[in-house]
Amino acid sequence: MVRNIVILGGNSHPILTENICNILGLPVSNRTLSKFSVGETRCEIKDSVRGKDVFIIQSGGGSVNDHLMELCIMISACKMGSAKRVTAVLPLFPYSRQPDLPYNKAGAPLSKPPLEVPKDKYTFESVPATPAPGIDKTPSFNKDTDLSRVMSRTSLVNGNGHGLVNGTSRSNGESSTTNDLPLNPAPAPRPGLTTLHTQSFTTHDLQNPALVSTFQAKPGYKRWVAQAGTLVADLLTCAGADHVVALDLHDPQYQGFFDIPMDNLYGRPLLQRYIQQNIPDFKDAVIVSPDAGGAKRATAIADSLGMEFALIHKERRPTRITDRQNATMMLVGNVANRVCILIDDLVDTANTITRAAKLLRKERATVVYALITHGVFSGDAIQRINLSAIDRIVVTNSVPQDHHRKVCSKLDVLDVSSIFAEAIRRIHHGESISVLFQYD
Ligand SMILES: O=P(O)(O)OC[C@H]1O[C@H](OP(=O)(O)OP(=O)(O)O)[C@H](O)[C@@H]1O
Repeated sequence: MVRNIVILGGNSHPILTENICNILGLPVSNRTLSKFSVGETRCEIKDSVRGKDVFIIQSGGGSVNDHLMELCIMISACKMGSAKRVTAVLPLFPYSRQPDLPYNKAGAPLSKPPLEVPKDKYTFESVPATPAPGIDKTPSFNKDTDLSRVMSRTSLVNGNGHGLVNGTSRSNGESSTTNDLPLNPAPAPRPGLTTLHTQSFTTHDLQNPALVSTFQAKPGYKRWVAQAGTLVADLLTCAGADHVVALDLHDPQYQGFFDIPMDNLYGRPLLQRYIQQNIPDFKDAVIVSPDAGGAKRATAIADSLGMEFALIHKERRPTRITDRQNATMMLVGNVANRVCILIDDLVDTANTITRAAKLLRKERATVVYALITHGVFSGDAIQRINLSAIDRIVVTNSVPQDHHRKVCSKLDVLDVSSIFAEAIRRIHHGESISVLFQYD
């Protein structure tokens, strides 16, 4: 029996809120969320929250900024209404994954609507392009003329805002020598902004055309990208959240950004079950992580199911293209004549998994599955997946999937409502939620 509890939902994912409430045997509490004509969010909590344990379900994705503001205002409204405790439940946590590379001045391409591209003209390139610095190739490098140009464009600072002119901050950890003098003085740190690269350049480095061309920015690229993770954590806390629950954070260390309890639930049991129940002879398949960042997540599944593992090293910066590389990806492991199961936390533009699938097929994989926790599918992602080498893609409904399901015949959706319902029930009763982290 769940008592003294109020479940509210924002506008991001009403179906999930309803499903969670159905499992808990509770009604979705009444609220009004609308907008004033100026565009500001208007929130009215219509049920009493006085002395209650309040859970507010709001996911990322879609109109993510509006949803975040809605969530903050709802939390604040409940606190002002004397709620005993407010827990923010964010199935997809917004702003927890921010690229550390520059975006085009026009802003992130992810918010743009899908472009209609005739099938025969389709390429695997992201449309609009996936942001990455220095895509332009430098045909030849003239030390005298190009050096100053490069130096003026590569004004980099480290995470503390100090200049990266110190040899000790080189990526290989070597100190600079007299003939390897550091260049360009450190620009002053800008408040609220963090750095893009933690690599220093010396005269020696700049004589290497390959290295220099890597860091030549396209005109119109900005060199500074704010990382909003801490700000979002602080916003939720300042709004009055007492507890935060999320699913498969892109980076589990993000929990440390909070000074209130933060539970990071796992989608892994759902993905594992899908493999066991839907992939014939799954023990002979290979689990593949499409980038090094997700290797831990993927190896955990491979180990638990007693399967083999392969890794794709994804390099968003241009690298040399060899036979074993798919432009910016390199496979470590053998997948020839095997079924491959790509595991990742997030599919956004779908560049990563479609490129990974293409590489796996090139390496003679027979079937390619992609199992991903959060199916954001920004821009033309669905179109890209439809035309890709992926045979089956499986995501959870941490963000709404109804539309995606209609336009992507390769898509299967796993329901996460029972995970959240159980977490809410346990948090409310003060029970341990560690059982939710057990898989086998
Ligand atoms: O669908 P896409 O637009 O390609 O984005 C999805 C990829 O982005 C994230 O990793 P990221 O590139 O941020 O690298 P990281 O794991 O090293 O942080 C995520 O883990 C996916 O691999």
